Amino acid sequence: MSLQARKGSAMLDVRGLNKVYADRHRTVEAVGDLTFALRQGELACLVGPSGCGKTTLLRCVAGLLAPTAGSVFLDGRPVTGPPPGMAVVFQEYGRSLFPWMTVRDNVELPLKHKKIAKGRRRELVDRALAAVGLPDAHAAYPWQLSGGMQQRVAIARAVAYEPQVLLMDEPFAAVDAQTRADLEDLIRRLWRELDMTILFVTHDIDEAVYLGERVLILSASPTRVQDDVAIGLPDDRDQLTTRALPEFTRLRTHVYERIQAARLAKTARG
Ligand SMILES: Nc1ncnc2c1ncn2[C@@H]1O[C@H](COP(=O)(O)OP(=O)(O)OP(=O)(O)O)[C@@H](O)[C@H]1O
Repeated sequence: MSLQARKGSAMLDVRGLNKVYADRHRTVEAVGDLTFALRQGELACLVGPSGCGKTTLLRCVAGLLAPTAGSVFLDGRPVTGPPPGMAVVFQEYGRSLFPWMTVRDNVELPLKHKKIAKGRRRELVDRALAAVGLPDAHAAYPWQLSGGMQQRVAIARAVAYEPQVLLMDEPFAAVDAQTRADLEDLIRRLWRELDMTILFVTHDIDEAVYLGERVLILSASPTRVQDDVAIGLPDDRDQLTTRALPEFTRLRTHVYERIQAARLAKTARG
């Protein structure tokens, strides 16, 4: 199917997802009933109150955790385990890179699992490291790099894999504000250049509005989609001018109010 024809169809389709954690001592319904779809090439952010089930949802979407009910489809195919078309970037870059491997080996490892030929692997790794602004870091070890640089390596590893869908679970929560702003711009640039579909989970309302074309607001646990807000900001975003726009302020206020409403509803329910 041509890219144009696929633009309208769902790349990621989450239907009636439900996840209950149960053991002998307690039962927690983390994800209530979740349905949403992302078109090919869309960048959507997911925000919700603390503990509402964002990580659980992302792990189900990534095929790392089996849902109790419902289904996830990647490009029309059901997800029953980690699919080759998905890559995930986690918050804890320190634990996601192998310290005994160089940057190049870390980025290359998933490509070996994908059985990509050596020459092509080298090309993909070089291109990904250049894209994240680390063209000369291939021989370094992760522990020789700053936190922000390590997260760039984790992003390079995901991007080199050429995923159809990139899932990101609060990837910038552990870096300083300036690095975070740089990494946000990096994600928007890579998204536009590489035409990926991205689902980006964050606590940070400003970050969700700045990054997304859409912000999905989750209710408190057991979570469901409470709101789906279209972000009509200009495509060319800039940390200073975009965040100073009246429309940016309006959107962040709206998202904030909806999250507060979700939290209060939870408190009222007890
Ligand atoms: N392995 C598990 N076993 C039992 N309960 C769990 C497990 N993982 C998460 N939970 C529960 O599921 C609910 C949702 O947790 P989850 O980590 O998915 O939320 P979150 O929105 O990502 O949290 P945060 O905002 O703090 O990052 C919580 O009540 C949590 O205690």
